[in-house]
Amino acid sequence: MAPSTQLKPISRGEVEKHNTPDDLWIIVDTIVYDLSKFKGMHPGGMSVLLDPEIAGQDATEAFFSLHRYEVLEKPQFQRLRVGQIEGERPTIKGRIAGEISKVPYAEPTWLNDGYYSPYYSEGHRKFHKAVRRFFDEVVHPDAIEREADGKRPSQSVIDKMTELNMHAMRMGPGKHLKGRVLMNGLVTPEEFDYFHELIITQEFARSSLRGYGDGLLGGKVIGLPPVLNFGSEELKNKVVPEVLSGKKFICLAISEAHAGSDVMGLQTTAVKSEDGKEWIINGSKKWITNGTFADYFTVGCKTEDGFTVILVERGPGVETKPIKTSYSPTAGTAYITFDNVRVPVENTLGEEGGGIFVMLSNFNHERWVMCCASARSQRGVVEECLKWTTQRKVFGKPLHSQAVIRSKLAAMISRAESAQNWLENITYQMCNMTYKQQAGKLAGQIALLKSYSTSCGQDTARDAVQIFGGRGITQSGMGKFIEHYHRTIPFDALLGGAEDVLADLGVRQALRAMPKDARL
Ligand code: HEM
Repeated sequence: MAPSTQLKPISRGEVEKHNTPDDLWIIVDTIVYDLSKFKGMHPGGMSVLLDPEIAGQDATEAFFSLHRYEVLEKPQFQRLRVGQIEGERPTIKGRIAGEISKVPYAEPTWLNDGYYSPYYSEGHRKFHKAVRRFFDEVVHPDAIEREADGKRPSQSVIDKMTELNMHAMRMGPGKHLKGRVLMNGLVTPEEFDYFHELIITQEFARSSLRGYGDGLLGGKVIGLPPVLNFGSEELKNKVVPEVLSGKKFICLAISEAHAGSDVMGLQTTAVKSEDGKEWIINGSKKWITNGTFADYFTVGCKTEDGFTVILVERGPGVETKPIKTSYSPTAGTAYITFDNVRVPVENTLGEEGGGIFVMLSNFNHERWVMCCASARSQRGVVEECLKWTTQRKVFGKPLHSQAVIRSKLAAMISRAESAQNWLENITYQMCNMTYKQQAGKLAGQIALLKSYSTSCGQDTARDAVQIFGGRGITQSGMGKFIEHYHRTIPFDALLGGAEDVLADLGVRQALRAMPKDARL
């Protein structure tokens, strides 16, 4: 809110005199608002404002049980301010860009004063501070607008991320960072580790909304690794700089209406041309994140030798259509058709027929990224619920005076904490293992964590709706983040592998590692 010192000092006695329909003042958090003209436009109606306990009175408590803080920050409502109670200052705060929340459990432990963590260095802390400010100030406002209007994330945001080399950092540690200045030099490419990447992903999840979160180049996070790890030098030299500079967009096109997790059931075909120089691709893909605006498609195809991954550039024969899902079109979710699309054989990623290996090598990192986001976004729900149950009064007491509500809070806090702590343990292992070791030792753990974390998220979404009541299913007002989370949590639970499939994968990996001589 603008500095209150500019406002005229007014006594409470003076405010009390303005209590009629044509001359209507109220106080919210020491600021005096003149609602005489606004009352007819008030979305909550006129009568509530004319109540003798509201008109000319301090309406702070009533206000905060019905409105989010950001209502007061909107310019059209700031213009209603006529003064400030003399000798008093506002005490209530909304979300302040870049700040650490003081609400218990609203932040992972390592960010809270007086707590310790073995995983994060001073460097990580400085990095976190800069990343939070960036996401709060640059990404958050765009997320709100684009989630609502459904347009793809603004190029200005993508360009600002490029300046910090954020697109490259979101691909994790590795050779692609070499020679780049990261976050204005806060971390060197050699120092950059999975905890830096975790910080980026979690801050992104905290500041963003679900459809926008995928729209802001989620397709690149899963679609570029096959190019980075399996593309020819020539292909990499062309595609990687275009994508990491945010000038071109890439997506991963595997799933089809015919087959999802069952990659061997895919029906898109790639057949060699007579001269053997080109692939000719035919088929369709469904639910492809960023597909509507992608320039490149990392496509899983059925070939003579089995399953092959091929990079396709948008051109003749490639058509993309938006699919309406329960989150915003800003994600660019597409149905894609390939009609006799000709692609140079040099665009093959990995071995012909070796597509499964290309995909499997992608899964661990992709799922770990999803775990980071899932653990962070459910923590946001915990914060919303702790605030709401404190400010909402029922039978004259805060909502959290009900034991049943506290029991729900206990469950959601425990879920958020356990998901984060398991995640940090796995991340530490990743920092100390080669990519190959990770594939062997962590595939099962990551699959189990993803399954666990999103099922925690689904339980927390359900509990939060119960706590918020009707507001939890309303897209504006107090419960808007709960409604959004509850509507979009199934995306977390499906993308990168459905919960049951991943849980089973985790157990099968464990059973494979059972010592032959183990007995009760
Ligand atoms: C500065 C003064 C006020 C402004 C600018 C304001 C603005 C708004 C806005 C924008 C909404 C739509 C819901 C939202 O977006 O959150 C709303 C709803 C509402 N307002 Fe106010 N309001 C003010 C004061 C009050 C006061 C003092 C009361 C009295 C109790 C009140 C009662 C309500 C009610 C009952 C609703 C409907 C809530 C719902 O649908 O859940 N408002 N107000």
